[in-house]
Amino acid sequence: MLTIALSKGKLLGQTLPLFAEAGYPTKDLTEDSRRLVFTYGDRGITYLIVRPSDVPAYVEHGAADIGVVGKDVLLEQNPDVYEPVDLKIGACRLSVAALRGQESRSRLSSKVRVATKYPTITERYFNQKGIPVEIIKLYGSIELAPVLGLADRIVDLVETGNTLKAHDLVEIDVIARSTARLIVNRASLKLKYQAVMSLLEALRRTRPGDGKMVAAGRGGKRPRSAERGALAGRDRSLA
Ligand SMILES: Nc1ncnc2c1ncn2[C@@H]1O[C@H](COP(=O)(O)OP(=O)(O)OP(=O)(O)O)[C@@H](O)[C@H]1O
Ligand SMILES: O=P(O)(O)OC[C@H]1O[C@H](OP(=O)(O)OP(=O)(O)O)[C@H](O)[C@@H]1O
Repeated sequence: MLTIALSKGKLLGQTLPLFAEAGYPTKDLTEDSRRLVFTYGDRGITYLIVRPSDVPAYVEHGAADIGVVGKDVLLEQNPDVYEPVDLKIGACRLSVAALRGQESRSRLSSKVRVATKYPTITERYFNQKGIPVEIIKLYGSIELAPVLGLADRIVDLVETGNTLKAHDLVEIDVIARSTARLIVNRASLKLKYQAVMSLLEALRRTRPGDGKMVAAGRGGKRPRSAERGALAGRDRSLA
């Protein structure tokens, strides 16, 4: 049985058609269902519907073999998992923004107050620029913070830019670009090799041009040689 943690919310509606196209069951699994576990016993598949930011924990700790999660979340959490497929859905960027007219740093006191859901990425970004920063961790509606004077800057996801525009905010810099990724538990790759590889290959066929098996977390720790060898024939990027 393969257990797959899917991100609920924005990504779920784009993930389900990909799995269906790859030949995996999705019957009765809809975005508005209140059920959190969907088991297709005859196909050996169980889906868990979890918060996007919880997907890496499920996969890293083996509660799920596989997960679907945004690169933004992986960059923030740096989990110790494989990240073999870019699903190319949920495209957005992680950007720094400020109120229009307040883009210049000379208007700010020495420490920049930044509201974000991404404290680790944000701290690293400002540290690398040598700018003292105070992080204000929020869990949503980040664009409100500068409007209310809670922060000088935000670091948040931007897709169309409509949310920024609606709050008179302007994008100052792009920190990273994000799409949804398939992640794989390290032990599951060995113990459920055939089932994992069948899913990866089926999803890759729906995403022409993709196919890197890279370690997502822990500073890019490389797979052990046995895992590398097992995958190298199919995935040269690992060799
Ligand atoms: N506006 C957007 N356009 C495209 N993709 C987005 C957008 N906002 C978020 N995403 C992608 O979808 C993922 C899930 O976003 P969503 O807004 O559904 O959940 P969330 O509220 O961020 O999750 P959590 O409850 O864990 O904080 C993000 O991590 C990102 O990869
Ligand atoms: O550039 P846009 O197309 O306007 O999209 C960007 C918005 O989408 C996400 O918010 P979400 O809807 O996930 O709400 P949240 O504030 O709860 O994170 C993100 O945090 C931005 O607010």
